[in-house]
Amino acid sequence: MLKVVDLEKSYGKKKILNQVSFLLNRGEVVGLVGENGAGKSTMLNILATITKATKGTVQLGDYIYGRKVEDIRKIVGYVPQELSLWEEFTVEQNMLFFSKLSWKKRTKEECRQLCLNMQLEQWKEPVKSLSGGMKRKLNIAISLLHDPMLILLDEPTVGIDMKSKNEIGKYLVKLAKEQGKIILYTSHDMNEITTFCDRVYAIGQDPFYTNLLTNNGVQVDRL
Ligand SMILES: Nc1ncnc2c1ncn2[C@@H]1O[C@H](COP(=O)(O)OP(=O)(O)OP(=O)(O)O)[C@@H](O)[C@H]1O
Repeated sequence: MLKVVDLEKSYGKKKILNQVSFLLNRGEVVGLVGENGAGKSTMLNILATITKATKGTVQLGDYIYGRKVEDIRKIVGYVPQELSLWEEFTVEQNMLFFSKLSWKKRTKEECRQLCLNMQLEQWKEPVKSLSGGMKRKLNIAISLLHDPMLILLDEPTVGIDMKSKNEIGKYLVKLAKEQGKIILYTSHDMNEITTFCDRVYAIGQDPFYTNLLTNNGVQVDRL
């Protein structure tokens, strides 16, 4: 369970998040939507322990944010908007490099299996030769190396074709349903959000997203 209570974040005098509270349960895929600059990445960065909240509390399982950050990082996976890959290295070399940085030890076969689970089969190919969709899949596979409980993805499907989008979306649902992961992800593609998310949080004052998704039968709560 991820419990966020009365979270606030300001940059200088500018308040980005104001008294945000919500609860995510294991096995859920939840969307986070809102216009550019609404605070989606800020929210994910706080949950990923990259940015500190100005006020409020966050609890993930038995861990309270703000105390031992290393304990939280062991159970949180974060996929940033930008690809963080070694372009000159092969898929295999990227997976093995990042697995060495992880606290959880993985065999080469397990690393490969994580890629295959994502329908990423180009194990021996350099990243620079992969399509955008394959790179996105590798970025996600790397975030799963330490088997996190909470997976945060910042626009994981931006700029990729519908087939890869569909494969990634289906895989996220499978991870949540079969392994009890908590998945929170942002996207500007409302079709994708409607297809893969159990429910959605809309951030910001503008009711545009709330109205659009509610009209499509999606459960939306405003933050
Ligand atoms: N380090 C920072 N210092 C000052 N302001 C910041 C900082 N990071 C973000 N902001 C501001 O906070 C607001 C929210 O930004 P954020 O990136 O969280 O929005 P977003 O909803 O993710 O937008 P997008 O859809 O464009 O990715 C923006 O006005 C942004 O300029």
